Amino acid sequence: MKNIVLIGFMGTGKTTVGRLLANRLGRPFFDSDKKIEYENNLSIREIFEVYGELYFRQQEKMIIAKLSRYNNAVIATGGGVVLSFENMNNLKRNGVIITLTASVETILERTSRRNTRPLLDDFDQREKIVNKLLKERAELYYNADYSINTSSKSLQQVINEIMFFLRQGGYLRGKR
Ligand SMILES: Nc1ncnc2c1ncn2[C@@H]1O[C@H](COP(=O)(O)OP(=O)(O)O)[C@@H](O)[C@H]1O
Ligand SMILES: O=C(O)C1=C[C@@H](OP(=O)(O)O)[C@@H](O)[C@H](O)C1
Ligand SMILES: [Mg+2]
Repeated sequence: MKNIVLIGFMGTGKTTVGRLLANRLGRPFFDSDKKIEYENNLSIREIFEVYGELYFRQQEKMIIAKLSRYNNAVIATGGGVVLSFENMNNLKRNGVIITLTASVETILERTSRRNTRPLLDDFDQREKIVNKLLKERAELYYNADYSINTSSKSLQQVINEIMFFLRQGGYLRGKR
């Protein structure tokens, strides 16, 4: 069975939704950021600080290539995964790609809960940075089989919508 892959901007809910969806489906769950942290024995923040973003992107590429060889898994990616064609080609080969989106307001609210995202460190400039990155990436997030706007939707609603899409598309082979 194909992997279910969540892509989308920071704060759209990939990590949280991915874990819940995997539980619901009884499938293994992988978060590429968590894998990178585990393999480097450093947090994402530390990796950015010590080695820089380029190194992080290289690590991300390696992990995505590995995860793409799995079957039947739910995979949550980091928001920048779309910046590499190689990543997207790997993920698409054996995965159904679902984009989560959210309004700028929602993104700012959700990403301010925990300060784990080095790209959004400059508190006074956060809105500007989010808008700039969204502009650069918006088109790349269209590269998916399905897309859900998660603003003002509960986690349960998002999961239900994904389940509906997966059933309709025959991605679950009749399983709940
Ligand atoms: N639909 C939602 N409704 C309310 N809160 C949400 C929703 N989706 C995600 N969140 C919350 O937003 C924050 C960021 O979610 P996260 O899963 O880390 O996003 P991502 O992995 O896409 O950056 C978390 O605190 C999470 O609980
Ligand atoms: O958008 C990005 O470039 C990033 C998103 C983060 O993941 P989330 O989208 O899960 O926050 C994480 O991979 C890193 O901080 C870079
Ligand atoms: Mg995440």
